[in-house]
Amino acid sequence: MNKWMDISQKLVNDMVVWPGDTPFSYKVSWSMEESGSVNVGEIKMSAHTGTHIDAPYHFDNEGKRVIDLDINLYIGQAKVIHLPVKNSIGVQDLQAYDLSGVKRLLIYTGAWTNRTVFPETIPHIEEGVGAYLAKQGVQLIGLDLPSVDPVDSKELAAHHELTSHGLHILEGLVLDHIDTGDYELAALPLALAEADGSPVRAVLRKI
Ligand SMILES: N[C@@H](CC(=O)c1ccccc1NC=O)C(=O)O
Ligand SMILES: [Zn+2]
Ligand SMILES: [Zn+2]
Repeated sequence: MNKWMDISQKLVNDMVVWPGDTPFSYKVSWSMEESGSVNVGEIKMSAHTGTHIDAPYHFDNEGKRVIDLDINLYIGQAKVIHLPVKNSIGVQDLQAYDLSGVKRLLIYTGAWTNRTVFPETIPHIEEGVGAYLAKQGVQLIGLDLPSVDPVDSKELAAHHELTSHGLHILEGLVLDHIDTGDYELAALPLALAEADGSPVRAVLRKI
């Protein structure tokens, strides 16, 4: 049996987050000495820290919250493809791959190598990709980037287009050590009732 491999960013104090967003912090808020029995930790973070999923409510006030998302999409067979050194990812790039029967697609871009700084530019998902992937049966798209849109985008066109075609978004993966191929994925969001996103522990196992 192949081993599970971690494809998650480590959550550590002062890690890189979206510019202006809540910094990640973990601290022991009630120590062993204070409580007499246990250390109790407190975590403060944005829902879009590190490796995480987006709920449609992130970019649509009427959109689904994390708890409304189908957990079945975040566990199961996934294909990893490599699309390095691109300014953007379009239908043409994806046409090079046989995606028939692929429900979960993870894309390695390698564009965010130095994770100690937030990237100035990233490859974004082009218009038309949502429709194309949905036609192939893809329901989850994951990338090694902090967003599927350009970092300065306010319209979030790719987020909207992917969602309108039933695609679920997984961001901030670490895929540097992952070859192209077919895997089992598990990247479950927390059972957050109201949230617009959720951190996940994303793992892959070669089939
Ligand atoms: N769309 C990005 C996050 C994002 O856009 C963002 C996250 C935190 C604070 C501000 C953000 N965007 C502001 O324009 C994401 O899905 O993670
Ligand atoms: Zn996000
Ligand atoms: Zn996003």
